Amino acid sequence: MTAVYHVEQIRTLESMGATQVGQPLMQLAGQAVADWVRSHVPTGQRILCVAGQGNNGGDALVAARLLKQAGYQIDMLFLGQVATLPPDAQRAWQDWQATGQPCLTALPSPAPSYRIVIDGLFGIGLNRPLDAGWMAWVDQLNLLAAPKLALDVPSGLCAKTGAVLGRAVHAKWTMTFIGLKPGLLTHDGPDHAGEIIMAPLGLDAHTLLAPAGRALHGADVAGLLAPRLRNSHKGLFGSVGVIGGAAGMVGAALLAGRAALKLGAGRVTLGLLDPDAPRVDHLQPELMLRHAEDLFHLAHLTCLAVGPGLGKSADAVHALDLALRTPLPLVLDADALNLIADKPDLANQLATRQGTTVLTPHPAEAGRLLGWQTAAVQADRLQAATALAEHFGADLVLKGCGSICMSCQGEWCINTSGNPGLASGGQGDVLAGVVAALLGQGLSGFDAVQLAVYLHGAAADKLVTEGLGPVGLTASEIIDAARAVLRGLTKRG
Ligand SMILES: NC(=O)C1=CN([C@@H]2O[C@H](COP(=O)(O)OP(=O)(O)OC[C@H]3O[C@@H](n4cnc5c(N)ncnc54)[C@H](OP(=O)(O)O)[C@@H]3O)[C@@H](O)[C@H]2O)[C@@H](O)CC1
Ligand SMILES: Nc1ncnc2c1ncn2[C@@H]1O[C@H](COP(=O)(O)OP(=O)(O)O)[C@@H](O)[C@H]1O
Ligand SMILES: [K+]
Repeated sequence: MTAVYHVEQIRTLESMGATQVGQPLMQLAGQAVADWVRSHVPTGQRILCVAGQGNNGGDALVAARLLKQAGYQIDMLFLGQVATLPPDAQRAWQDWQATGQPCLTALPSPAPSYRIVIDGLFGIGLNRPLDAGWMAWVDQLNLLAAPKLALDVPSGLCAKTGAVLGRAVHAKWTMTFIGLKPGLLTHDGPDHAGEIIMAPLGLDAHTLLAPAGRALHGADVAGLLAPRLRNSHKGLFGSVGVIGGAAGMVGAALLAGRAALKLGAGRVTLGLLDPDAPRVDHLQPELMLRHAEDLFHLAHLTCLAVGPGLGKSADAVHALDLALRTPLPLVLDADALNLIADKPDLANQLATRQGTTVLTPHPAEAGRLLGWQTAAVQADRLQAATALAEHFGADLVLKGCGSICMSCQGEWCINTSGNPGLASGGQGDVLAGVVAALLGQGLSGFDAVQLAVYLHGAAADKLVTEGLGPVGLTASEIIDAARAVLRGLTKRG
């Protein structure tokens, strides 16, 4: 379990920790940076250290001094005002001055060939969008060919939300202090942070403060599904129904159904809305294809996924209404969510239903459900996911880069698997089918959503590692890869 802390909690930890470790944390931060650089960059190389006007800049100043002492050529670009530096950073500036080395206020022209750039412009103190002047600095840094090591957070990235506030440094690595921040993991965070290196600064944050959330890794979901007994039968693994597949969108329901089947559901029946829908899936003849209404007459169903290719017809509304009235665990995706956003009576039914419900909105669907613009959802994904869970009392995933899994109780984690290979039509249908398969196998809503989201992303990562995609990865390919990843995550019997 990798803990994630809100920025305010990091501030609390900072004040608790200063007494615990008995040294200024900035010294430890600078030391951690210098140690990392020394183990990755040969001594004597030229390094650019950039410091801004807060304690993030102080970290860079400490690191610069230690690296200078260790024999590196350091260009120290200081973009703060000495008079207004916070006390620890002020001390770091004085210590740098004592080395007799200059502080640059502009990049040398032409820019030297640096081995690495250390970015200490802004950290968790960034509190508003960068103005044109600061954006120009970030642009200049990004234009340098050298890889960037961001301190704590890539400058310009909001540590809370992962939104770029005007412009942000594209780091190859981010050394983050004390604990992970949500913004490193979701939205624009992963693209800007690169590889994350944790520097706890001698603090055992966990023992000081309960984290707000977690980063979701394979280890967190390994073993959620128990190994199957030899004396098993299909009735033990759920009978999943998928409702959707209106005219022109039958494929969406097929994808969800195939995913449910290959991720272990005992039986899968599709309830298709298209009156001319095929009666058999020739690629996956194990699937049972029926009309949507028929599903409500099947006594054996243990779980329903509603939405893939559902459309918004009167028949779709009727089917959704019936589904919400069943006590079955439900997965609601795509147009099921859009209909709920449109129709207050359906929304009310959802908010008051007793059974397990898992919502799988992408940001636009989440925005419709909340009455927010999509951009507002993306501007604070964690807040949007929290608001959805509170409003509907459902477990959910807010999809996209760094998908947020949120329980109906407000427990959350941010997924670390996945890549842009998933940004293509049909991938959400597959995810809905995987969630349904796992609900059918008896997992709780929140466990099912975490395992499904992790598997879905890890399947895409597996394919990319094997040389497929990310451009052109198809949802169909993800299904088989997810099955293979699940095998590795299931407890051995
Ligand atoms: N917490 C910890 O445990 C530890 C923290 N440490 C380090 O401290 C960092 C946090 O330091 P910090 O609070 O001084 O904030 P930081 O990110 O340097 O920048 C704030 C400065 O920028 C300014 N400013 C803000 N937005 C702006 C904008 N858009 N455009 C222009 N200016 C803007 C803001 O000024 P304002 O104008 O808001 O008064 C302020 O001057 C943290 O990330 C980590 O690196 C480590 O030393 C050890 C452990
Ligand atoms: N850049 C990305 N990184 C990680 N996961 C992604 C990315 N883009 C899309 N995904 C995932 O792919 C799926 C796409 O779902 P959705 O947008 O509903 O697709 P569709 O409606 O076409 O089936 C979601 O699970 C989402 O989290
Ligand atoms: K930074």
